[in-house]
Amino acid sequence: MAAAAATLARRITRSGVLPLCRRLPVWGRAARRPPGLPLAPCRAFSNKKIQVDMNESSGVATMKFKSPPVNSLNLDFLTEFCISLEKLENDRACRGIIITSAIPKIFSSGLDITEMCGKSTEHYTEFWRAVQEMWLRLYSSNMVTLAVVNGSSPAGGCLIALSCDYRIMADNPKYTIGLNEAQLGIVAPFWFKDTFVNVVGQRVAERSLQLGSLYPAPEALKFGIVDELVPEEKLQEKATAVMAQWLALPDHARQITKSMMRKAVLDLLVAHREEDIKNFTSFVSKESIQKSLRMYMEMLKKKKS
Ligand SMILES: CCCCCCC/C=C/C(=O)SCCNC(=O)CCNC(=O)[C@H](O)C(C)(C)COP(=O)(O)OP(=O)(O)OC[C@H]1O[C@@H](n2cnc3c(N)ncnc32)[C@H](O)[C@@H]1OP(=O)(O)O
Repeated sequence: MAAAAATLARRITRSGVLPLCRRLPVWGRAARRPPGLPLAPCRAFSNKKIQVDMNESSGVATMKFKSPPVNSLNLDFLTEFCISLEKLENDRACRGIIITSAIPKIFSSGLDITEMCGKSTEHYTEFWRAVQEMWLRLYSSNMVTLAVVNGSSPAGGCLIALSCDYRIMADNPKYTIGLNEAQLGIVAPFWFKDTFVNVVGQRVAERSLQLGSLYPAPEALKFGIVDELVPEEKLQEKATAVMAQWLALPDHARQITKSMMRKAVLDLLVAHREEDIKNFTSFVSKESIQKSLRMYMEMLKKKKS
């Protein structure tokens, strides 16, 4: 895993996000199986923190986060995420992925705050590069990406959902979603903001980011953060139906359209990647920011008692 991560990091350092030529539009990749052959069995690969099941007959993979207690996005998680995504992107049988959680009530608690507390500049650099990498790969994916938000999804968790093509959320007002960075005394980076604006528009994004709002599922639907609410027990069925609808179209038209809609935002981070890392490391190293993060972690722990 460490070697794979290092290779990945080296490749990205040299060339930015994966070249578009490697992600050429393909017409109905999963439909290439010769007719009459029996359906291929499901394939699965599982690492420590993410379980991936690939259904070869539908061309849809399901990626399930399983990193207790709250699927926080630490370096190992992010590395696994990128490697899994790369494997699927390179798998010609895979046309779509469903991203969801195996942890009850939590989709993802966002970036692991302990990765941003009391660490070295080298560590912050490595961590932030991995966060960027996760977003670059997911946001630029050629596959249909569907987030099935089956629990709370603050900050980095929300970013994962926002980076997908479509979001279904469990219809439970106890589950919240949003970019709440301001509540932690930190600022969502420009590419979090741009991703958010591309989903909900300038006004909702501006207000939500300034207030660090976390929205219960019904409000998240109202503001367009998610596309649909579905009773929790129907999420799987709905996800299958939505995915089938998206995959009914030829891949190439959808992929070129997606790339056209997202390119400017992706290019901006690729062009300013090192500067963004420097901003992050100097920001997060400030004693005032460290203090805010420590206080936030203490608040989370106190909430329990
Ligand atoms: C220029 C750049 C500036 C920097 C930009 C950085 C952008 C940042 C993006 C982020 O994602 S920051 C992270 C934001 N995340 C949150 O605010 C979520 C905080 N967590 C919660 O609200 C809740 O934990 C929950 C997810 C709603 C779950 O609640 P629940 O009651 O089920 O569990 P808890 O008892 O609260 O948590 C269990 C356990 O997990 C720890 N924990 C929770 N979230 C995180 C996290 N994000 N990172 C690290 N650890 C986390 C929590 O402290 C508990 O630990 P223990 O007490 O059991 O040790």
